[in-house]
Amino acid sequence: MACGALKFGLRQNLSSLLASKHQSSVNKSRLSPPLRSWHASVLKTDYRKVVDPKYNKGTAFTHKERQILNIIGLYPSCHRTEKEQLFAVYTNFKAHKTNLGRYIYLRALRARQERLYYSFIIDRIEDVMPIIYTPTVGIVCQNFSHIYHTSMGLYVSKYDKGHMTHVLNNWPETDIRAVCVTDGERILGLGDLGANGMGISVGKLDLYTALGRIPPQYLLPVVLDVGTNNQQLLCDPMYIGVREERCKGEEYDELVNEFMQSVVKAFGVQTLIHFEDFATPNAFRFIKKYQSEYCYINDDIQGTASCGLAGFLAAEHITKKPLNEHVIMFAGAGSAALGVGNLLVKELLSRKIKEEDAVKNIYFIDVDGIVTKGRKKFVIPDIKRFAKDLPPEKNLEKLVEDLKPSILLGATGQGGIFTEKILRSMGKNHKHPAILACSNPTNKAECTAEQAYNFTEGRALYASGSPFPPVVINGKRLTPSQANNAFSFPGVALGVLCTKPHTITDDVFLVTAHAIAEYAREFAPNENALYPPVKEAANVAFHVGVAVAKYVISCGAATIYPIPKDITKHVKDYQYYTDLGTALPSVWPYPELARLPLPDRDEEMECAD
Ligand SMILES: NC(=O)c1ccc[n+]([C@@H]2O[C@H](COP(=O)([O-])OP(=O)(O)OC[C@H]3O[C@@H](n4cnc5c(N)ncnc54)[C@H](O)[C@@H]3O)[C@@H](O)[C@H]2O)c1
Ligand SMILES: O=C(O)C[C@H](O)C(=O)O
Ligand SMILES: [Mg+2]
Repeated sequence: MACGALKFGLRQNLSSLLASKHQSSVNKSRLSPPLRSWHASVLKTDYRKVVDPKYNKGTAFTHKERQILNIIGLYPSCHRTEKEQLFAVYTNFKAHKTNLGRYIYLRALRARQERLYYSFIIDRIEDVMPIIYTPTVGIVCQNFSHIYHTSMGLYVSKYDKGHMTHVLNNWPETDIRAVCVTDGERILGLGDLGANGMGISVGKLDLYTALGRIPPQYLLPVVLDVGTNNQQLLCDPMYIGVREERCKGEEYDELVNEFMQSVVKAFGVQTLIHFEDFATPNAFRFIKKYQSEYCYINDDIQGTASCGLAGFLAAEHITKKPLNEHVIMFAGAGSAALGVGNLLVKELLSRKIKEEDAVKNIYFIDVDGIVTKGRKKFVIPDIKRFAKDLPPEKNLEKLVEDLKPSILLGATGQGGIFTEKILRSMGKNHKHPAILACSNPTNKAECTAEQAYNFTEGRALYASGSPFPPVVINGKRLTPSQANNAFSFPGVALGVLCTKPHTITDDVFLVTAHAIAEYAREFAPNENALYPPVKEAANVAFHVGVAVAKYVISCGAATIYPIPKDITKHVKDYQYYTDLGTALPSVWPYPELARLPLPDRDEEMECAD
């Protein structure tokens, strides 16, 4: 009933929006026949350009443009402005009742009309981010082979060993400036999804454009397909990837190495190479191996680190208690948690706090319990600095009760492990306990927003990796924040692409953390919010982009000449605008329309004869 009314409302709005224009455009089209004899050779190629998603304007082609491009009849006779098109897209988007249906609809739009697609996600980021990104992208990856209909990115497989450069050069765009690659081994908290991980590379790069406003033609999503150990996929006749067990050891490392070298050969040394959702031991190994040789980031470690630290800086600001006086507990000791922990120590060291004091109040708990000095084996050697002289203990509830953390960050991929007892204990011991349930997608969150607020009488400073709706407690509406690296990587990429450093240091992520926290404090102040709202995410990315660009330039790592005097303007000028009217001449998609003088009315009638 409500849904029907909504639909009716939308339709009514749309029709009144279109009514007057539509009428005049129909009348005009009757008066102006096609320009049959006009520049026939140009016209032949135009149709291919018109259906190229990069150029296609669909019903936004004016009648005059349709005449010149000889495409009258290929679209219905109405003319829609971009605003009207966006409205129509929104109506269609809402008409799909499942999130997977909405995703598929948006992919089809992207394959038809790229600018309209990006305009839409920019315009409706709060509605669309949960579809093209977590949580829906998780379902997308789980079903990717079944919904596959177009490549969406480049698949480089183990069979391409020895000629990966050639494969990369097969991508139709030549000016590639950033590559997001996954080998699909740890997709969100969903495990090994093999080549189905393409959805993640695509989703991350979509946010480069939607939030960082980085032109999409510079971006290349990649799956490095080295096989999968997911038995369900190996048995699935529709699986799109290499149907073999994962390569490992030397063979795997050689493939990754060849991939890195091939990117540089194909696209240049300053190509940003973004690693996403690699399994944790590999992720840490590759940072060590590639960080000082390539323009390289690992988002799950470094992007998450800056986002996590930004949340901690906000907690410090809200609780008015210095970070080193907080007791900070990490549940999980993988890419995400350890990344945040290491950057937190870097932050504390920068405040002239000694290493032993910096790590004193930071506890790590993994699947085997609290990380202690007595451990025989450390899965990731970096974790050793946090090991404590304590007896082994596996019970998280007991650890929280005994150690009384004021900040608790979960990145375990284990939904619901922050139990009522844990949350009540946090609420009992602290006025404003910070609780970050970072695991994705939604069903992997360590606790929901509702649980965190309910069991702390609404006092928790809560944030989660995937979005949760607002909660009403005692008549007060509490809006949870999203603690997701989407607040960092689009801005980092923007700052990096604008300044072209050869390598990216950890300091860039410290700068990023401060830029996010600063944005939250100064431009989106909200009493108890650890992060700015998602609707501000593009502004956050710009703020981060400018901060990163300034930092890269200030430390002499930029390789652009001349060094811009106005860095903010320099970053802004780099960005992508979907409004064709304001597009730069170099990206104006219909040079014919600019080159050929539009015929005046008499000439037009003459040509038509
Ligand atoms: N919000 C974000 O921006 C963001 C960023 C990166 C990762 N993540 C999410 O974080 C999760 C973990 O990612 P990762 O790359 O660190 O994975 P990972 O596999 O490297 O780490 C998981 C860690 O959790 C530990 N663990 C498992 N069960 C546990 C339990 N019951 N109690 C305590 N510890 C337990 C494991 O021992 C391991 O240390 C995933 O769900 C991922 O989607 C979120
Ligand atoms: O993809 C996300 O939403 C965040 C993060 O990179 C993850 O792996 O969970
Ligand atoms: Mg990730």
